[in-house]
Amino acid sequence: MTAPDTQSPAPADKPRREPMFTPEDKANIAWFWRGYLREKLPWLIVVFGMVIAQGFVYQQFLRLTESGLRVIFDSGTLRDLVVICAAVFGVFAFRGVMSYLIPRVSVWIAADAVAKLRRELIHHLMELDLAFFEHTPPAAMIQKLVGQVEGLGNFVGQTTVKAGRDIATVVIVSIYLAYQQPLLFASAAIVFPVIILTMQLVSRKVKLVQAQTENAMRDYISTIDETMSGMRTVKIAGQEEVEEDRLVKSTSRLRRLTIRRNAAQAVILPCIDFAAAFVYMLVIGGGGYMVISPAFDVDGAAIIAFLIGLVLIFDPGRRIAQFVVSLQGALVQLRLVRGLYDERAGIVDAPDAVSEFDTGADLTLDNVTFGYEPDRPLFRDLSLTFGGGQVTAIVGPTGSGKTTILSLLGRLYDPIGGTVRIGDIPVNKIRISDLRQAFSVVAQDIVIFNSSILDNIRYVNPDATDAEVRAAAEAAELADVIAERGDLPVGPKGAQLSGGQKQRIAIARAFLRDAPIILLDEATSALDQKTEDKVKRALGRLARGKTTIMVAHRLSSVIDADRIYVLETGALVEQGTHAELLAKNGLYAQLFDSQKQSYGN
Ligand SMILES: Nc1ncnc2c1ncn2[C@@H]1O[C@H](COP(=O)(O)OP(=O)(O)OP(=O)(O)O)[C@@H](O)[C@H]1O
Repeated sequence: MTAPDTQSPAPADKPRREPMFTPEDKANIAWFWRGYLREKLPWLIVVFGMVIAQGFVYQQFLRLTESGLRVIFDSGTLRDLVVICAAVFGVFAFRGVMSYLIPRVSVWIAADAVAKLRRELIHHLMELDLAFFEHTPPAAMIQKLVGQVEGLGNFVGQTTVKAGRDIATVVIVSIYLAYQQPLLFASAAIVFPVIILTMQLVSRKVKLVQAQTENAMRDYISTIDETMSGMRTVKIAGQEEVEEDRLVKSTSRLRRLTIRRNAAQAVILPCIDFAAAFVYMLVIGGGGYMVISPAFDVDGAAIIAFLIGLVLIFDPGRRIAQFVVSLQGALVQLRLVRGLYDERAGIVDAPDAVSEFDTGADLTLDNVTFGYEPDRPLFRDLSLTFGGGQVTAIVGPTGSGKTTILSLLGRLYDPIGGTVRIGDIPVNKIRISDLRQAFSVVAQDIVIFNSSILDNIRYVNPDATDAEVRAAAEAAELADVIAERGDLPVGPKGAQLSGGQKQRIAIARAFLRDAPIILLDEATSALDQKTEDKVKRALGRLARGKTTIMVAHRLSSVIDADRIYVLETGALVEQGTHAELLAKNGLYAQLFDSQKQSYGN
């Protein structure tokens, strides 16, 4: 039942020597390409074409500059100069138009890819088992769906495209320069290995720090989430300083990592600048010598144009180097996002699952063995039957496994051994959606959304009419509260409601859903006696002719049940009607007596 712990440090937390692109990185890039970009191939080709065209602008500029210099030095005509100036303006105007079109198309492609990725991640999340969510902090999901996916989108739509333009410029201008001045270009090229080596070293470091930053960010969001949702406890317990301290520590960790990342990246630009200085020196010295020396047929205009070409290369070269480094960060994000697909749902429809089953039949646990941790079973060979159309209660000390039984019936978990059945059909042979459709559940953990009470009730049956929703609210004794609050939202997680009001919303949902099997887990525990009596009468009407299973601590709630099961640490210790169990004078009778004394029942 354990889902992999996504809190554990990512493998990249450990320093490791790896190439700039590991096989995993390559597989992840291929996955992203196949799933989210390939379908836009025609548009990507358009972007690619525009990027290449932009790259040619600088090459044309160089050619025109060289010609312009010759016009000036070799006293050409004014007309020649005007033509060259107009051509220079033309090529840069073209570059400007491309600069508008390329991001328009590329951001659209990336936004589509991000939206598709988000849709698929959300769909995948919804399919995962409850156990996964019990082991994964919401912050990890928020971070994936919000930050990491967005980061990937920006990287693909903007950073990569800009880098594509820069790469095209560098390659095209380099080829042009190499063609024009092979000797000078070959001598300048000796700096390339140094730049590549530096980038490799920096990339490794950046990848490592990025993985740690993602973990730190997840912890930071987690801390905010815990603090904000537990603010009532924080205030009452006077723990504001402790929480502030926790948050500040998280931000300090992020700050340290940001500085470390920047320190690693900071080496790149000086390295390129040194390389540039070396190459400029070489070209001015070597190129100057070539102009002066009669041994070479090179003029000043050619050397100046070559120098300008180098300037044109080094600027995008700096940006490409930064791109390669930020690519490492994006690869970490890609790995983390894709990692969600490694999580697989265990509770899925069987290939031969049926939709039809007798919802009024007995529900049975047959020799069920189950534990949240497989090596620590809570139930061993537990057998229980809940009569169809009858009311069955499960009682017992806290932690004895009462709620877990309800979860097994609704197939929120699968047993390790034994079978859970409805009639003759094992629940794992029924389509999950049809199975769960058969249940109305009033659980202990009630999910309330920040909308009106009526909308909260409608959540279980969005197609219900207003009259039906109001009737459910009335049955759950909520009419007064609705009259008072109107359509006001109830605050995040229902923060503006009392515990009893939230519980009545859950009960109203059960009324509205009106399913054939009713599971009540401490359904009325937060209600005062008078309201509880009224709600119970309404629940009694709702339950008529339906299978009802109720979990209750207050034993006065279960005395009318057709059958009562008494559990203790996962084992069935007694069963019978209220009268039979009192007569047995066992655990139930003891619990009942002690409650009678404390409640005066
Ligand atoms: N999601 C979970 N993951 C791991 N252990 C769990 C989980 N839910 C419950 N447990 C453990 O399983 C045992 C049975 O829990 P369960 O909620 O079924 O008891 P219960 O009888 O309903 O308790 P209570 O009366 O307090 O509601 C407890 O020891 C509990 O700590």
